[in-house]
Amino acid sequence: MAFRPEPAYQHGRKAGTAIVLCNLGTPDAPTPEAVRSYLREFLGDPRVVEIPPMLWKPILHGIILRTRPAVSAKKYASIWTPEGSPLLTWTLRQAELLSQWLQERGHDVEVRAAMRYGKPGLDATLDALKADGVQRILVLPAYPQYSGTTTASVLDKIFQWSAEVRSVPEWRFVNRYHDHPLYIEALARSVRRHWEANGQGERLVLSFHGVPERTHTLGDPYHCECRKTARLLTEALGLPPDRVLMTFQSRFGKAKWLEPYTEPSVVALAQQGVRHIDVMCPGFTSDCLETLEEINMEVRHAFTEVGGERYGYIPCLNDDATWIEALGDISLQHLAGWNTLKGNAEAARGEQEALAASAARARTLGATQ
Ligand SMILES: C=CC1=C(C)c2cc3[nH]c(cc4nc(cc5[nH]c(cc1n2)c(C)c5CCC(=O)O)C(CCC(=O)O)=C4C)c(C)c3C=C
Ligand SMILES: [Fe+2]
Ligand SMILES: [Fe+2]
Repeated sequence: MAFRPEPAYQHGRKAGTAIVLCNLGTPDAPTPEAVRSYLREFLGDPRVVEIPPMLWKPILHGIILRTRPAVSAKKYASIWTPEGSPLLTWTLRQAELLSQWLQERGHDVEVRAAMRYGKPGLDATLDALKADGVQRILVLPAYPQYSGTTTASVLDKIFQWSAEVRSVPEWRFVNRYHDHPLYIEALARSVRRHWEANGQGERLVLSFHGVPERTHTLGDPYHCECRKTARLLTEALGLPPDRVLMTFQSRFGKAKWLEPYTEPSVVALAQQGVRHIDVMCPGFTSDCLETLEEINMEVRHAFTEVGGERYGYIPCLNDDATWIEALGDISLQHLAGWNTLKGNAEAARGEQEALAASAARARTLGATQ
């Protein structure tokens, strides 16, 4: 095997540090062709669909890639903005804000947004960082809850890229932050903001992306991490547990996925006489097709069809200031020891102080965790 060509080792060159904020990915355009190419890469990943390739490939190429792109493209068209796909726009913005947050605190770290499927791809992003002399990379997936289907797939890609490189960067990985106090605080603040502006619903529905139930039985911690996020958020809001409903959305295919499913649960609430609900998707850190179309259009419609009157959609964290602070804090925790502070004399001490301050802040927010 040939290794990728790379710049020769340069004596004395400072080891640059970078963060790669990696999200799932999205098509280049809301057209059947672009969606087909995106779905081919996404659904061809054995982490995402765990059916043996001999069985899955004919179904994917013979049926799904012939029918689904046209249907999904229409849905994408309904949420597309002049800037493009919301998922990409928000992830790019988050990377920019995280970069500013770190710069303001004196940390010399490049921040790049990348996508696991589609563009800007991880391979191209890592090649560019390497060409810039970056030798230490923190990989920060945009998924608070770990799942083999998402988080591990980002890691696979990093390992595949590394396998073709001669001088492999030093890696650090954030596997999860489902219980990070600032992430929970950002969610709680955004719920309270919504209640202040629109009134409080009778129930708060927390809808997470689903995964096949089988993955839970086989050891994927995703379900448990969603439960913990939901519990901590319920506690942070001071809500009695019976006012909150945790559900799973976006089921794909015919297998049993994690239950309860979002849409039938919301329909059942309306049928029981609940007239006003608020719905939030805490597992999605950027608004995207699955939140803007499925939750804010399809599920809203299903609720109001059967007598529901008020359906409050609470947006994802997107560019929320507390969320950016959470990303900053998570980054600093994982960068510790890499000494990213500008100016060398005080760097190690400064880094320790920054960490101590962020730990103290986290403690005051999440004393019960
Ligand atoms: C077997 C299929 C799928 C699994 C498992 C799965 C897990 C999973 N996905 C997300 C986050 C997102 N998924 C998004 C879109 C999307 N997801 C699937 C299938 C599975 N997801 C498909 C086929 C699609 C594409 C749209 C469609 O055709 O229905 C998105 C939105 C992307 C966008 O462009 O806006 C996100 C985000 C998580 C977190 C997850 C497991 C925990
Ligand atoms: Fe998905
Ligand atoms: Fe569980």
